[in-house]
Amino acid sequence: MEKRVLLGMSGGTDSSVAAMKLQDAGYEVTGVTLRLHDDGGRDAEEAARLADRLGIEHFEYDARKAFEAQVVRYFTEEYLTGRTLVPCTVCNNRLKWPLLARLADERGISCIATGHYVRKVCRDGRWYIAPAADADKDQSFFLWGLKQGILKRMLLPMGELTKAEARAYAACRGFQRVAEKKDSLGVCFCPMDYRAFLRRAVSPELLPGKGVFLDENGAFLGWHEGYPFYTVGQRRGLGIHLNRAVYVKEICRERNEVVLAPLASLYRTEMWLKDWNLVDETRLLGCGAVIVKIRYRKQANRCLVSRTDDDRLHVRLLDPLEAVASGQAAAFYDAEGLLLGGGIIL
Ligand SMILES: Nc1ncnc2c1ncn2[C@@H]1O[C@H](COP(=O)(O)OP(=O)(O)OP(=O)(O)O)[C@@H](O)[C@H]1O
Repeated sequence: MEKRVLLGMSGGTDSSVAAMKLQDAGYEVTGVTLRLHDDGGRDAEEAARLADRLGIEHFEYDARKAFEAQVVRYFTEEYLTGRTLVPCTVCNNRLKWPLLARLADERGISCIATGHYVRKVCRDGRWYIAPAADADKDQSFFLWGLKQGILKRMLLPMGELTKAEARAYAACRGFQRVAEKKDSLGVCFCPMDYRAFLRRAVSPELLPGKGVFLDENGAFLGWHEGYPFYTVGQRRGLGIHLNRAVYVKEICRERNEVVLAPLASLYRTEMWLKDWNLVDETRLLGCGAVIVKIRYRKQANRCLVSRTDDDRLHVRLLDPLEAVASGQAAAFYDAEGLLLGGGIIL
């Protein structure tokens, strides 16, 4: 078997340890750092230094235009239509993995890898993403859109490790800096706060200006800063003080209104998905024991999924779920934890 792999190297702990693990497994590793946004090229420098020490080939690829068009613009447009997007889902499924595959093809390399904390398994001839051994780090939620062509050539060296083990491994190999790197936080192009990013990235005339908070009966509660700065399910940072806990229930773009309500009003028993991708429909549609997640962490609800006449997925939530935000992703898992697919919430 040919043992060459193209590894996405971000300069962080995980992809650095992934490079070492792939080498241990006998692979000839080529590293690529995708320049996704303007970070001054620091990630690439870090990755190049590490590649040099490991004796592996490394190159940088400028993907800023594609990232801007497919991820950043999509992200801002979704917020401007009152929807909430998970950019990491879009980036992984539409940009990062397909681009790794293309760059590997151009170099005649058959395998592609990242430092994602996930595993993969084959069932009845099809590949599925499976959760990582480290449940706290599991990143399967972001990868539901990958097709078989990509899944079958993926190598996932971090899937069996915990983060603590990854750090210990780097330290033991003499890569102290790699071992001690901080975890990356949130979305890479706006790590702290998407609202500050929107203010920077969107020209002021496209932002709607102040609007009103209403209660569920349409009564005025106060003023807000414009609907794009709010997310369904949000409680903190509303800038309004009532004598009860309230959450964003609905966003009405046309009228620049944000409806606030108690948590109990945010529960939904069904939702619809577009742009879906399933590994094997027969293992999901109409099947019992399917779990749906709409958040990266700490949420798993039972559901029944069917296909509608207009080619959407209808998800009946057997356990009602709160804060279902339009534009976010939903990922399906079976009882064993295998990722069956997912889609974008309408
Ligand atoms: N700019 C990039 N260029 C190439 N590959 C990347 C880049 N950013 C992320 N990746 C790949 O995707 C994986 C997951 O990235 P993500 O940012 O979600 O995780 P992370 O935990 O910060 O990873 P790391 O510790 O390797 O930075 C990384 O381990 C890496 O293999």
